[in-house]
Amino acid sequence: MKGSKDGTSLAGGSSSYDDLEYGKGFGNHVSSEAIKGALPVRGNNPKKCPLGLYAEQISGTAFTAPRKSNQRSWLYRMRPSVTHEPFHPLPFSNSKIIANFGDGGSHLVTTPNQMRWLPFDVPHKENATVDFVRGMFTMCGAGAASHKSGYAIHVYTANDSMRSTSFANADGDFLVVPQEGPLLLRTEFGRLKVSPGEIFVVQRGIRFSVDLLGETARGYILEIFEGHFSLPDLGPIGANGLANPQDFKSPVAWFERDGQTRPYDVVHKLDGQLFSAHQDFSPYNVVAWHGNYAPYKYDLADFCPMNAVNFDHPDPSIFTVLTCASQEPGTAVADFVVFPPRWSVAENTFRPPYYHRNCMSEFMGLIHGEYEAKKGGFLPGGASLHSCMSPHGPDTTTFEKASNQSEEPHHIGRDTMAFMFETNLFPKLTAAAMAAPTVDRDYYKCWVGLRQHFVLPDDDNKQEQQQQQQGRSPSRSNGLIF
Ligand SMILES: O=C(O)Cc1cc(O)ccc1O
Ligand SMILES: [Fe+2]
Repeated sequence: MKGSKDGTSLAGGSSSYDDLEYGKGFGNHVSSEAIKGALPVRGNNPKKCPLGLYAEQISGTAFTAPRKSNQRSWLYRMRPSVTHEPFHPLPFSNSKIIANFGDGGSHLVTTPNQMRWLPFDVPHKENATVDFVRGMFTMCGAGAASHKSGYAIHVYTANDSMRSTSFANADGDFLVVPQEGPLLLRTEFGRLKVSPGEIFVVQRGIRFSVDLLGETARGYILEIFEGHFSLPDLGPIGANGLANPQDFKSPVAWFERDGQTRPYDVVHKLDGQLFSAHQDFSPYNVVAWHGNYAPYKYDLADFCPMNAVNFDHPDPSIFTVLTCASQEPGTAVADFVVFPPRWSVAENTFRPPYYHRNCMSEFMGLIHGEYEAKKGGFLPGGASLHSCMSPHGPDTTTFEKASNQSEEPHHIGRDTMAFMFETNLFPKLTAAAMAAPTVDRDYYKCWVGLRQHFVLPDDDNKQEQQQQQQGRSPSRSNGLIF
């Protein structure tokens, strides 16, 4: 695979970065050179690397992980990552970003109430300058990064590029869902342009900078403290469909032309704390790399949905894009599920999502358009959380409309993209989430209008009236009157 040494080092200007090259495929072993001949001809760490480069390995799994799950890459760079001044803690980190949900600290809350947030505000630049890292706050999560178990869900709002700040997360992998504002990602592996409607994954330890290609940016992050994302099994669906492997794109090798003299602050997240170290050169100094541990992006428009073509509403697992598997077969630490534009054709079927209580917990967000089960209130840039076993489903308007709908096929909307982070582990909400000014305290009202349509059959009606006249109240069991 080719690489690029185009030296443009900051986002902005006239470039839309639409011409960036990508490698295609999911989980491949890739070789990429920004300068031909930069990769060693044999082996990973020759006595002297080509072009005077340093060899450096980044491991995404234990050295001894089974071959089918082993992930690592070799980077050939101008100077190794170890050349930096000591790390010092960044003060703003403690309260907003959380990576330990285990010990009940940090004012964490579990609630059976259905939660909803209106869109999160992006601060005005005049009030506060926030980049991707400074504008990130944790909504909820479970487990602990230090135990390598569980996950965290964050929201980011930004009005500034990271410029000469680089970020690496030692705690877990980030799956980022931009909702507003196209982004240019500079990473050690090369660059990715990611617009709302696309998602990207940056794995543990990989250094990257997020630059804004618009004025502001907002989005959602699913961080997994254990394992990595994989494509779900397809079972009887066969070899194709849902997210196809060929549609995932990873960067090609690229380095910053002015990188040798460009100072950087490297922000490092470890156990939820942010540390910063200064260095007098760019971390984007990788001339070539090879391996299977590299960031990637995916356009949700490439998702090929499967659905019912005769009757009934299948479970939303049919829309799983990526999964982080747990030890229990078929049960995810976290799934990333989308609700893409599609035809709804099932006959004699209540077509929107059914009413349900799920043993898994469901955090949802909306990228654009409207969501099938909630036409108002659940808005782009907002969120909802239905913790395990908390009842939820379509609002009153949706129910009344869909249960009287014609049998004709209808398109649920060309402009819609909702998503769900579904998890087996109880989400504990942070103070930032509970105290957010955008909490929708009236959310429960969207269901209170659901009327009882059931009427007692005639005989039972008479019996009940008689009993009422005699001053006795009927005892009920399973809807029957005795
Ligand atoms: O709650 C939700 O809106 C998500 C969801 C969608 C669906 O089609 C079926 C079940 C489900 O949890
Ligand atoms: Fe649900």
